[in-house]
Amino acid sequence: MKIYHHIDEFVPVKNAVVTIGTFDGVHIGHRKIISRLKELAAASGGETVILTFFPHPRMILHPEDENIKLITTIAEKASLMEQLGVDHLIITPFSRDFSNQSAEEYIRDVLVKKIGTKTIVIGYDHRFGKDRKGGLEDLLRLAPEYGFEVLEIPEQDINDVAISSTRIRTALLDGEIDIANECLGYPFFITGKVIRGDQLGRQLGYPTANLMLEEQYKLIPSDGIYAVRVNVEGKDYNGMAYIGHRPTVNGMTRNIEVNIFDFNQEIYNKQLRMEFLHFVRHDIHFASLDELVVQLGKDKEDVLALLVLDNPQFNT
Ligand SMILES: Cc1cc2nc3c(=O)[nH]c(=O)nc-3n(C[C@H](O)[C@H](O)[C@H](O)COP(=O)(O)O)c2cc1C
Ligand SMILES: Nc1ncnc2c1ncn2[C@@H]1O[C@H](COP(=O)(O)OP(=O)(O)O)[C@@H](O)[C@H]1O
Repeated sequence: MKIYHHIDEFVPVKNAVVTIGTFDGVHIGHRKIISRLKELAAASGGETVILTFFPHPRMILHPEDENIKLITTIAEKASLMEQLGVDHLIITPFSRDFSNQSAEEYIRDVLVKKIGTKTIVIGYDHRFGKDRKGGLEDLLRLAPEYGFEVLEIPEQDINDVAISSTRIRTALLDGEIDIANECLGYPFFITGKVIRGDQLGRQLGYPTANLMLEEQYKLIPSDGIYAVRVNVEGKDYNGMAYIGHRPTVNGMTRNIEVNIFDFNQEIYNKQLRMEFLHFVRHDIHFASLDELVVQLGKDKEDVLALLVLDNPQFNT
């Protein structure tokens, strides 16, 4: 997959089959649209193109705005689309100039001239151009003149897409990982760098790699303990993760930590990818570290039991 960080970098391709959208999470609804795109491209000997906007204007105007939380970072989105076999991903900033184009200019200059659109797959409610005045009706009106075809994504499918994104965000914030994963079609994951903590974990017998996320707009699931799968330097491990303020030790920051099973390596500054499989329990304020350690032993048993349920062949 080729990635372009501005629409101007794109060189028109043969029979471009195009769709436009945010695609946050690249969930099952998005996957359906992407497979449709691929079928159309295959049938016409064309290439699939996704146009997405990043950063969102709200992110530029209010970088401190804590409310913008996305299921996937732009890098994660690109990697998921690549796995799905998308040919071209254009990530263009949602600038003032861009949003000030009239609907007709947008169709002519962006879709036709810059992308070379032959087929556009678009939701019934998609708006574009200055004051969001453009829509499906403009695409249909100008299609014969510019020689492209318009395929409308049915209302039901668009609603499914919107419902899924909201549902996934809510589920993650409620610790309902199973629901989020079902809507995503793959396990929710985060990526980050291992940073130093208080070095207390190893003394408790449970070293925990502390993660620093790359992007502050990434949605972090609710506080609690999770069964996870961790990828370090290309290898997968099981583990138990913790998200919270560590009330037992009066922690000040919201930590994301993971104790990796059957693992004993120093991995400070390494990149780690963590998939969330199940929610295990809520955060607890223990009266002593001894009680926390007893609970950590139980957590490990609970996580291993969940992994056996997922995969009866799993050998603890
Ligand atoms: C599976 C798991 C469950 C945890 N549960 C709790 C908890 O319920 N309450 C709490 O205060 N801290 C909890 N912690 C966090 C520990 O307090 C933390 O790992 C310990 O303070 C070590 O921190 P360090 O990595 O900064 O050295 C948990 C950690 C793990 C890995
Ligand atoms: N099984 C393991 N799980 C997680 N981290 C481990 C493990 N074994 C060794 N480590 C290393 O130990 C560090 C965690 O130990 P810990 O005492 O909790 O220190 P810190 O407070 O700096 O995270 C990790 O960052 C990693 O480099």
